[in-house]
Amino acid sequence: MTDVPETIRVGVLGARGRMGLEVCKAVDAAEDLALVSMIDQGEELFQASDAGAQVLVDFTNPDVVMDNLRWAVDQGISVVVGTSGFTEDRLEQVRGWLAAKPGAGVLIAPNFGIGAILMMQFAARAARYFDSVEIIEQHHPRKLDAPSGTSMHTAKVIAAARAAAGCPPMPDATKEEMAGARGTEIDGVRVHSIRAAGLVAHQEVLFGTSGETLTIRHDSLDRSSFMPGVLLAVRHVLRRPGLTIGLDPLLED
Ligand SMILES: NC(=O)C1=CN([C@@H]2O[C@H](COP(=O)(O)OP(=O)(O)OC[C@H]3O[C@@H](n4cnc5c(N)ncnc54)[C@H](OP(=O)(O)O)[C@@H]3O)[C@@H](O)[C@H]2O)C=CC1
Ligand SMILES: O=C(O)C1=N[C@H](C(=O)O)C[C@H](O)C1
Repeated sequence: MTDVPETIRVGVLGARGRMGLEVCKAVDAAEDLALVSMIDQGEELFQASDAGAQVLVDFTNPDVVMDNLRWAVDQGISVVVGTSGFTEDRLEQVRGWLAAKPGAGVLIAPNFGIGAILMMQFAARAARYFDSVEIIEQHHPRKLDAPSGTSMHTAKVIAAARAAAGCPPMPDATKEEMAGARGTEIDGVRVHSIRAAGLVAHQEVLFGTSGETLTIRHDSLDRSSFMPGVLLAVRHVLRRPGLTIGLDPLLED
């Protein structure tokens, strides 16, 4: 484990993006963090190691994040990753890289919003008590991927909770007359993706059983909602070698 310095030197990848700009502002404003490197498309990653970054924060896009991560782990630099697109295959690759660099830590969180984390925990808790559950995620139209990383993670934790409780398959007699009408399916849970101007990041988990429904909804109305979680991760990642998924273990510390 790396000793945690009094001031953590932080680099931001995707620094001119919507999230990157917000992260730079938040890091800059934190007394115990120093913003030493800001890298965006077309700029060289080695600037971050030259600047002595101890933690990198990646908010880029699913096409480039794996190269960034590989480079950082090779350098022994810890990384906090918010970028979406992490399948089980990708996580396995990251575990492989980390095995060769035991000091480095990588924390990948599908969502840094505290409310979003609670929404996923509440959904996992409710899962076993309802016959049906579907997820509706809603985002701004400049989002590059669908379904969202948050909805994929939510579907997985719900599916795991249902499997652990021995829930039967969900009732659904519908024949899909047009492809996509019933959304996509992740571990047996339907996910519907909406993209509309004016939205930021929102998700509903809709449960149904005989005579009642339960809707668990989270709204990020502004990207500042993600910053307390990002800063928490930056402060913890040097103490957590290996791969950490989500902020849940940090909130329990
Ligand atoms: N985990 C969480 O809580 C959250 C996760 N996200 C995720 O974070 C990611 C970024 O979202 P958002 O900020 O809205 O996206 P943006 O497109 O606004 O920002 C991404 C930035 O990364 C830049 N970029 C592209 N390639 C590279 C590269 N190789 N090295 C460095 N920078 C690069 C882009 O440049 P260019 O535009 O020129 O390509 C852009 O400036 C998405 O995957 C999103 O889903 C978003 C919000 C919260
Ligand atoms: O692109 C976004 O904006 C967001 N992406 C993440 C995701 O894919 O879940 C997190 C949050 O929903 C905002």
